[in-house]
Amino acid sequence: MYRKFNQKETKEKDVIITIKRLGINGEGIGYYRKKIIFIPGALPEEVVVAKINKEYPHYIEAELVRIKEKSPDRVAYPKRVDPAIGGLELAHLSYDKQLEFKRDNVLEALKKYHPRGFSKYKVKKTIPAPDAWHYRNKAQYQIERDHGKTKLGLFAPNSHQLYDLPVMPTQSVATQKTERQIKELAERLHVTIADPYRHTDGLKTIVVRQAQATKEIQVTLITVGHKIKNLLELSSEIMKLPNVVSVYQNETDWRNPQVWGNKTEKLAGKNQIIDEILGKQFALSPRAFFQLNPVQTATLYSKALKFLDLTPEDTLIDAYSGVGTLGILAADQVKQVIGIETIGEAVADANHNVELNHLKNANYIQGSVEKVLPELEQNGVPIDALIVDPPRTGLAKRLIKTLLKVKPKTFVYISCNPSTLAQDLVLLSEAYNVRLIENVDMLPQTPRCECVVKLTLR
Ligand SMILES: C[S@@+](CC[C@H](N)C(=O)[O-])C[C@H]1O[C@@H](n2cnc3c(N)ncnc32)[C@H](O)[C@@H]1O
Repeated sequence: MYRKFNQKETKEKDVIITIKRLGINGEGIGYYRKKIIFIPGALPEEVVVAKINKEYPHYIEAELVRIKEKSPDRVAYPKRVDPAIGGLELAHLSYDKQLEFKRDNVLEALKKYHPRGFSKYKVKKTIPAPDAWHYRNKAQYQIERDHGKTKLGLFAPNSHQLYDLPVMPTQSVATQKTERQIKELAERLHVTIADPYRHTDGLKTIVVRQAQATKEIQVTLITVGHKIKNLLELSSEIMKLPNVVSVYQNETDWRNPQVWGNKTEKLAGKNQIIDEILGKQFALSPRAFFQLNPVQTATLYSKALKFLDLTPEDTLIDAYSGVGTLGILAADQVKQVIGIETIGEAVADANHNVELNHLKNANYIQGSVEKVLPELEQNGVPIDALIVDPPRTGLAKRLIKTLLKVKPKTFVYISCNPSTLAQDLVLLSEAYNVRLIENVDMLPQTPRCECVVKLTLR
């Protein structure tokens, strides 16, 4: 939480700040010489000593040095974890206050963009996760060799410094254990590790995902380049680890700023792992999106389905459908489901999942929602009910325009970003009433929110 050990003290830049509130990323916010100052790790009402790192025309970035007056909501930070690692931005705040913070984030975004009638929206209390630790079912760790020592872990935010991770307290025990076993195997088999400084080929990232219901584990080895020394031997050894049923290679290159590249190839075992939500089965390929907290996923999806108020005559559009989770869960209640998703592997998984669950009334289409939804309408498909679950960027303006024309009678918006949600509601509230917003805490210890919104035609 405090100053990084290798940073030099520059006393003259240390300032004393009273923290007023938390920012959307969980940082403490105060004021210094009439400018807003962001101090990660500081809490509201605390008086802290901070070191100014960077000053911009409208704000200042600083680092927490010492707490002079402590908040009663401060809790002990997890032991043996470097605070420089991302993903634990709220771990120093009591869990009750984390839940309040997530609700406040939604209220603040509504206040900022003020969609029609926003002050009357019912924004319910955040639903807590039954377990605020060890909930993440997928680990995506980088691997590097540094002065003859292999490091496996996460980068500090906005940095190229890799932290070797003996423990990550939000990650499930099994995924972490498998990650470290793979690291040991890679060392023992002398698998070439990619070098980010010299841009050489090799193993770069190890992804481990576990299905909660079946315990099956899928491993993806992300490599720079295709032919990596001893990768196939590594894959055979990984298959012998407990619960591992599937090993893939995903290939990237140094020009790609994303972690994942475009080519994915199976090295050993099954094509997919199978998970279960609310009694339905879902096969998952390595690239397919799946929520990270399986227990809360069931809560989130139950809310979404309840908010939809479906009837047996409805055609439901599952937009941004991933592996078809929401549409498949709703299929028994409607006449037909049409899903739309850009990633080909996820669409293939979704259609496979339709068969896996013995459904005859659901079909998933590859394409962007902005393009496919107007085409469906033009082809005379009745769009009675709609569920949208977009990425953080929210809905494209072009899509909102189509929705305001098509006007599905019942509509649920699942959002992982209150800011884009509030902006989209400004436009959608021209035709829709916002009945209810409910936050489900999918990612405890982080500032991330996930909310479900019930919209009905005016
Ligand atoms: C937040 S995930 C939701 C997935 C799914 N509803 C679930 O709960 O598992 C968003 C999904 O939208 C897909 N996606 C992103 N942009 C899209 C677009 N313009 N049109 C269709 N799908 C898109 C992503 O590939 C991803 O699978």
